[in-house]
Amino acid sequence: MEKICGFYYGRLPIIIISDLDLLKQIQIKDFQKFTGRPMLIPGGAQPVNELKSQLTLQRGEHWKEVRSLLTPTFSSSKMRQMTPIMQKAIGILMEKIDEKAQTEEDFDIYEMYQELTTDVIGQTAFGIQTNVQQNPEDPFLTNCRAIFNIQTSEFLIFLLMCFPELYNILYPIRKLVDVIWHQIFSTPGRSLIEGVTKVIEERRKNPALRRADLLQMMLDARMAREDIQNVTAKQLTAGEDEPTEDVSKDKKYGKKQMKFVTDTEIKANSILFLLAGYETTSTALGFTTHILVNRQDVQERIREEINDVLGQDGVLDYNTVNELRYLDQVFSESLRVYPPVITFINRVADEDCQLGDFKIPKDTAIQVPVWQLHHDPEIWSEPYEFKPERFLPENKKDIHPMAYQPFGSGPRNCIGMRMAQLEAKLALARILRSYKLVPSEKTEIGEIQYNVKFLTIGPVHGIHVKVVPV
Ligand code: HEM
Repeated sequence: MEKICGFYYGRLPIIIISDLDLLKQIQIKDFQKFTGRPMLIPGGAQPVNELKSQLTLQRGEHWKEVRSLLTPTFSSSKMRQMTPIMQKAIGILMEKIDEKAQTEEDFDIYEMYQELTTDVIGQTAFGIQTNVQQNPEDPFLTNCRAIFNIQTSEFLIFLLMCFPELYNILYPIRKLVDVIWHQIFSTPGRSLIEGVTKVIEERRKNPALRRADLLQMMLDARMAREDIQNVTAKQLTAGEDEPTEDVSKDKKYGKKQMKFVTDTEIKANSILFLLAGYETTSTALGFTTHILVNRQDVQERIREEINDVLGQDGVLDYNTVNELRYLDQVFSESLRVYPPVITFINRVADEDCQLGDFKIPKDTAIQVPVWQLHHDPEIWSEPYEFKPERFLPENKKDIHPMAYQPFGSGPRNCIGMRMAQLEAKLALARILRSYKLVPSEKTEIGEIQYNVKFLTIGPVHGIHVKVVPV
């Protein structure tokens, strides 16, 4: 199989690379030469000023600065502090599942997962007491829908892709069209930004309103400018095994010049966490549930493990969920078979560079073909078979780190990885401790039909199950 090929997206050259050594060079060893992500929609999807400060749109030193400030927000200790918010939201999910158990009816658990992850992001990143799970009219949900349904002039985007030299003329026109459009029809993100602005002001005025959530951690984040320069690639990388040093702890900074996350950056990144964290986590939960409903033996083993670790009365919390090794293997394997994010692992060359035998010109986009890597028979035996034992410690050590990338790789990997893993495993463990997930007439047996969205994949028909108390 060819390990490198390319195509033009409009006028943007994109190279797809599946050679693991070259990927290691791009994503890890020489990551400073590939700090940006390609702008697939010229000028960005949302040319509204506040949203331009999102982490994903930054490159070079500025990206490093913001990423250095934000990475500790997702450290293990911060996730431990945030667990009660997740637990409460999962409690509501459990109440809804209880109702379905009583009526013995089939239901789409994927929809429930989407509401759960929306509540978790609303409460952690925006600091708003959302209740999307119980109230379909919750204003947070209405505003989220608006932001997911952003309309842009497709014709202008098409022209911009084909004639980048006309950017200076076409981009202001596109912005004007967007502004007028949004003035007349809707203001996506506006209400969300206003909501988070209010919470920020209230928390600054009244310290008693502080909470252990992503918003507070962004408000508290600070680092000396000179310390940011010394942040290593490892510290920037969100990882399971290497806890990032908590650089925002109460430290004595003396007269050092300090960097903070600005209010504009906080608001933009709250929106980004919503876009990046809601659909991805619910899709991962959905695909894992599809596998579980098809594999009663796997469910049974997880249940046995939960009972071994917790006994009759043990509490499922941050510590105990991390002791569930088999559940972790199942979730990891599910992300291999169905990686939810398939088109977002990408970089841009910041300068001309040499990749093996290839000269890569500055501004060339690189795409990591995660679906192909995860299903390459040269890397995985029987790649379409679900085998959690691939992630047993004695087997995991032999997996090439670049061959498994559900959360990307290197210093620009998924910053929310720990949060997603914790939320998903807590939800799955709580469900399986109380219920058997069994197929209904609508459950897809074996293969599941999925469709490809802009950045993610998702189940076409939802995930239909019935639940039976254990
Ligand atoms: C199962 C759930 C999730 C999956 C599969 C996932 C996957 C990914 C992937 C593949 C990337 C690109 C990494 C790369 O280019 O190397 C990414 C980036 C990112 N993710 Fe996630 N993600 C998930 C959940 C979350 C959550 C919960 C959040 C935040 C609350 C989040 C925030 C981000 C951000 C901000 C980036 C961009 C990082 C940067 O550009 O520096 N993700 N994610």
